[in-house]
Amino acid sequence: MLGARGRVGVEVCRAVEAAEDLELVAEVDKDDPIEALEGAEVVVDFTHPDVVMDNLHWCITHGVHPVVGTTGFDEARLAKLRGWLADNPGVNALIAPNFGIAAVLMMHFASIAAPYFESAEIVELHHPNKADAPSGTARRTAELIARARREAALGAMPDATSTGLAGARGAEVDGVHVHAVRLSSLIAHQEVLLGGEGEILTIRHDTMNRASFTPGVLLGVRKVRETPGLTVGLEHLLGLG
Ligand SMILES: NC(=O)C1=CN([C@@H]2O[C@H](COP(=O)(O)OP(=O)(O)OC[C@H]3O[C@@H](n4cnc5c(N)ncnc54)[C@H](OP(=O)(O)O)[C@@H]3O)[C@@H](O)[C@H]2O)C=CC1
Ligand SMILES: O=C(O)C1=N[C@H](C(=O)O)C[C@H](O)C1
Repeated sequence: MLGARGRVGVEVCRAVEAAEDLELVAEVDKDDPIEALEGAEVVVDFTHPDVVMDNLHWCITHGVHPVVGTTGFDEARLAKLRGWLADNPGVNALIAPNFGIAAVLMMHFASIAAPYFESAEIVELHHPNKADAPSGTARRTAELIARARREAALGAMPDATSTGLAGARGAEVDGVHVHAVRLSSLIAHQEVLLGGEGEILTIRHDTMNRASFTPGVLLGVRKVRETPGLTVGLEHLLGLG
């Protein structure tokens, strides 16, 4: 486990130790030697967007399959990762912006609904210690909504805004506006708002504790060795991809 003393890392270590078919080889956190992971078949990474690429390079060049929850992946990073995997055949990688099963379903439902509404916006709400904004989940949801809209040949969303304060309309991801709230007491939450003719559909997901990520992580750990190449999104292991 990389990021073993982090908020999610401690939960993953607990879940692996409780699983009869898995063995926790090493718990590595900041400033611990990564070589402690040698001999592991799979490495789970919940660290920080600034360090995850170095971690992945170590894993892939040492023949270890990474299962990654850390956020911060864009197309450039994914392309680099695909190159490393091509140079190291037999090593696979799973990257999931969200390991919560309900969160994966929320994203899936949003992409199914998107073609039926002229407007779509995302509000993500997280604890104030979160490293990145917007969240990986929000970015991924926006990409899925944008893809569904393109496939349905929908045009731009209605928005007549021409003046105002910078940032008031949030960040744009693939043409979808994303608003990030950081508030004490929150964990991880998201609302997808879909607006049509006299109707609004809201799809909401709430993370109530960080143990909620562990069933998805363990599924990834069990499946990554037999899932060739790079897989982005837990939905592919749930038959939804
Ligand atoms: N995909 C998913 O389902 C989820 C993804 N996440 C993502 O996972 C990441 C971690 O989240 P969270 O657990 O809340 O963060 P935390 O900051 O609580 O945990 C990260 C841990 O990694 C440690 N760390 C930093 N650098 C290294 C390194 N080079 N090697 C090993 N360990 C290191 C940190 O140490 P230190 O504190 O000393 O810097 C810390 O203990 C974030 O990107 C977050 O967005 C979170 C929840 C679910
Ligand atoms: O940092 C977090 O806490 C979370 N990060 C992931 C993200 O950025 O989407 C998943 C979840 O939202 C919790």
